Amino acid sequence: MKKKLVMIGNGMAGVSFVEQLLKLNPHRYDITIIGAEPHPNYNRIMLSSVLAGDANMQDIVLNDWDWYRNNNITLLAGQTATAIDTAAKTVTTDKKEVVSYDELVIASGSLPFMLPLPGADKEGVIAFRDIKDCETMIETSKKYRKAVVIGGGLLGLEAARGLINLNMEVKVVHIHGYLMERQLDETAARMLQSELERQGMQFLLSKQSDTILGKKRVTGLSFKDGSQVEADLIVMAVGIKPNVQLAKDSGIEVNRGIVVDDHLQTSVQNIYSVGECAEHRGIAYGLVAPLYEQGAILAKQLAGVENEGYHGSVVSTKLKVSGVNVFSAGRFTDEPGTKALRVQDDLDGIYKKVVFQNGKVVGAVLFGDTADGSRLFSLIRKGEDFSGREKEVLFGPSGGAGAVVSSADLVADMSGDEIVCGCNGITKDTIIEAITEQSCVSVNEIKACTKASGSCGGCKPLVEAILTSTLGADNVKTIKEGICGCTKHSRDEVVEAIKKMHLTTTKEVMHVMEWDNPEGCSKCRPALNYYLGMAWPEEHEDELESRFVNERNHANIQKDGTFSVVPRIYGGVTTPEDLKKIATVAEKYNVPMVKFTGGQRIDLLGVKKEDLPHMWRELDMPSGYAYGKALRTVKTCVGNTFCRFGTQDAIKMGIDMEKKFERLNTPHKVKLAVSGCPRNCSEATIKDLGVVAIDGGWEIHVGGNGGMKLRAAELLVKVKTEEEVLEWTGAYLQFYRETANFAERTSEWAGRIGLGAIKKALETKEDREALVARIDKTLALTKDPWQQIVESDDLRKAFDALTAPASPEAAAAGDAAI
Ligand SMILES: Cc1cc2nc3c(=O)[nH]c(=O)nc-3n(C[C@H](O)[C@H](O)[C@H](O)COP(=O)(O)OP(=O)(O)OC[C@H]3O[C@@H](n4cnc5c(N)ncnc54)[C@H](O)[C@@H]3O)c2cc1C
Ligand SMILES: NC(=O)c1ccc[n+]([C@@H]2O[C@H](COP(=O)([O-])OP(=O)(O)OC[C@H]3O[C@@H](n4cnc5c(N)ncnc54)[C@H](O)[C@@H]3O)[C@@H](O)[C@H]2O)c1
Ligand code: SF4
Ligand code: FES
Repeated sequence: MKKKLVMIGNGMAGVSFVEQLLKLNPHRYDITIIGAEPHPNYNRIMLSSVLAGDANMQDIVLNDWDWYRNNNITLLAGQTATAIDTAAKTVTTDKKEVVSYDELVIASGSLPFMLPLPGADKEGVIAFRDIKDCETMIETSKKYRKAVVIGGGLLGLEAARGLINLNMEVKVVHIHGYLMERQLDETAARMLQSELERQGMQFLLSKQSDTILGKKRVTGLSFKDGSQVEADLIVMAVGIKPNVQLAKDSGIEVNRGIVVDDHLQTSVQNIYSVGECAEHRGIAYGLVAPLYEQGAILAKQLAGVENEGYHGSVVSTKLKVSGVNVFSAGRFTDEPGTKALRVQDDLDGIYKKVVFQNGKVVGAVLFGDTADGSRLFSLIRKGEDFSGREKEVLFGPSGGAGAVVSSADLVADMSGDEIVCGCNGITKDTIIEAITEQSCVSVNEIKACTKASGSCGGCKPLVEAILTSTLGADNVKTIKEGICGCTKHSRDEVVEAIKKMHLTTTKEVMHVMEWDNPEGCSKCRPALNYYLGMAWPEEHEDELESRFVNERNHANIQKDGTFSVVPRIYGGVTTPEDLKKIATVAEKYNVPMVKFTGGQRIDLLGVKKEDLPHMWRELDMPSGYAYGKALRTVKTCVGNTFCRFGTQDAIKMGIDMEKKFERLNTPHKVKLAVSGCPRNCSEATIKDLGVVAIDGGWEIHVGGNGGMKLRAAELLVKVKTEEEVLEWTGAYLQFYRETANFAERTSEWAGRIGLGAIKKALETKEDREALVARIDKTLALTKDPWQQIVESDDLRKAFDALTAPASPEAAAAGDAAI
């Protein structure tokens, strides 16, 4: 005779526990699940995506009706458990069913906290917790315009974003002075607020709601300070409270949640609790990852498998609002005894804060760039001691190598049963199984098989790393993501179509590939223009109108609407003649500033657009392409020509490289450097490609970046001769041109595909020569843009006709309008 297992609650935590139990011991119990909602188990997290229009109700079903049938589970859907008789070991439902149990699990989740405001019972006042709430919002948006969301936490902001997508005007009322104070510090919260305001959200901060106005249906909300706002819909998202009433009425010990021990056992024998309703060591969690961890332990417990018990969880969160990257984990506030490392970049809207206690990472907040989220979370969980080298956590060893632990290292360190995708409770083993047994070769396929990465998306880098480590980089299909909102086609599909169908214009690509937006946008048009030029250097005519404003003008627009002129100075070596020319032109055209750049050349700043062609004619020097996604500079040290430490001629090497690769269009800007000895005075190891002389040869380092996302280059190869340096450089640059996404720096690309893949692609001389042949073909066709404009009346007229944007803002708006 099988034992009877009854579970109250058919939600995410409970059903995940049952799934684990069935894996461990499928025949041990007759299982009955009582679920108040009339649905099979669904992904509550994804309700935000449904509301935002990114998923539909079918997409979010986790276990369909068949799953219950196939596993012989009796599901009492649409029934609420109303009483537990702990002596008779029975549960009674509102439909008067009485179910007896040997083991009972209470997984009743939480209830949304509804502010007890006068008028809170009016029509149009709802929470955001289940399918019904979601449907109500969608229906309301068809008739009404004005929505007010009370609560500027995770749920409130995701609700607000969804309502904006439903064309509602949304005001978020928040009691605190800044948003998401439970997850963010003030700096990150302010950055988040401006981004969300840009998306159309309005905020009323430090506001205490007082009364909900209206007769039968809500018409507004008034505040304690006397002000009020209009509202056709009010969504309360002010937190949750564990759903404990039934347990309490049945004599089970309840505090904030149902009190459980390390084996998820309540105060009553044979009754367990899991999920948001449970309180373990004083904590009732409100995110799924810890609930899945609880479920895994409870499954072992009830399957009779020895287990270590549940010891609590560290949590991390990610806001699911498209276009916003926010991550928070652990103890992120400044408390006595903690020290924080902060990086803030207002230009790119990036903020990173890592909190340490006794040298260990205990919390983190990231805004704008959340790529380090998984790594930081892992460091918090592992508790590794960084005493004295805390900065390595953000800047890497030697202060420049990027994050200390790569995603690859991280997954290599994970045990098979460790959860990789917190939102869906998917372990590393399950992902490996999907790859090896279900032949998944892309993150999207893994998502379809396992749901990993399908909710908040935060685990994508880890899933990708598991995929790469299991299959090898060459066998991984890159993630299929539309290159922009105008199309569902991924970068790879677009490039393949361009090559296979011999497409040569952006219009043709958009037409043949059925772009949703036939005009394209500022994201896809420059990308297509680049891919076309890369694939068909001879046939494709560069489409100036698809280029960014600086590239259209062949000059960088400055803060005040003027431009800059940067002639090429090969390897940073100039001559008195060139200097005289530059001085003469600078004087003649009243150039307000003449400045040396970080790339060892001279920048003439503050130039009027109409002077540009005259200045370039009189300079008679090649363009330095300081404005383009192209080869920028080759920085050199003096090498053995003058330096007593130098082992090789760094200057000649640098000049030869710059002369060979100048004018080359690349997915993003490319900077090179050459150092004459390992002292590396030209900082070659933070360049897209850096060459460092060693005794009897050269080292070639690749994928470095000295800018915002600091990354040390990795050693690609050691070679003996200058010819070999040029061959490897050409092959590497062409491989980057052919495989990177448009606007992806080599550092991001190399980090994404891995050094191993690059080495492999360049391994044989035959492969390198083929790549070099292709880059040479492209290089042979390049022409200096200023020389052309100066020499051709038509081009000169076309340049004159380009209206100069009045300011960088206007320039950006111009780019948006491409
Ligand atoms: C819109 C939204 C977005 C979210 N996004 C995220 C996110 O991105 N990341 C994250 O980690 N978490 C997120 N959460 C929180 C997450 O959904 C919850 O932590 C999780 O669903 C809790 O699981 P649970 O099984 O404990 O409770 P629930 O999923 O609430 O399941 C409990 C079930 O029990 C039923 N029940 C209750 N009492 C009874 C009874 N007496 N008889 C029968 N049935 C009963 C309820 O109807 C419910 O179906 C989000 C929540 C919402 C609402
Ligand atoms: N992306 C995610 O991880 C995600 C998304 C949605 C929901 N959730 C989870 O769902 C649960 C519910 O989310 P939540 O955002 O409601 O909870 P929360 O407790 O995280 O945030 C509630 C917010 O409401 C504010 N608030 C409280 N009283 C208020 C009042 N009277 N007026 C205005 N603001 C008030 C609080 O200051 C707080 O910031 C949480 O457990 C949350 O973690 C997670
Ligand atoms: S890198 Fe070496 S060769 Fe070049 S300047 Fe520095 S010390 Fe001299
Ligand atoms: S952790 Fe959110 S989707 Fe995987």
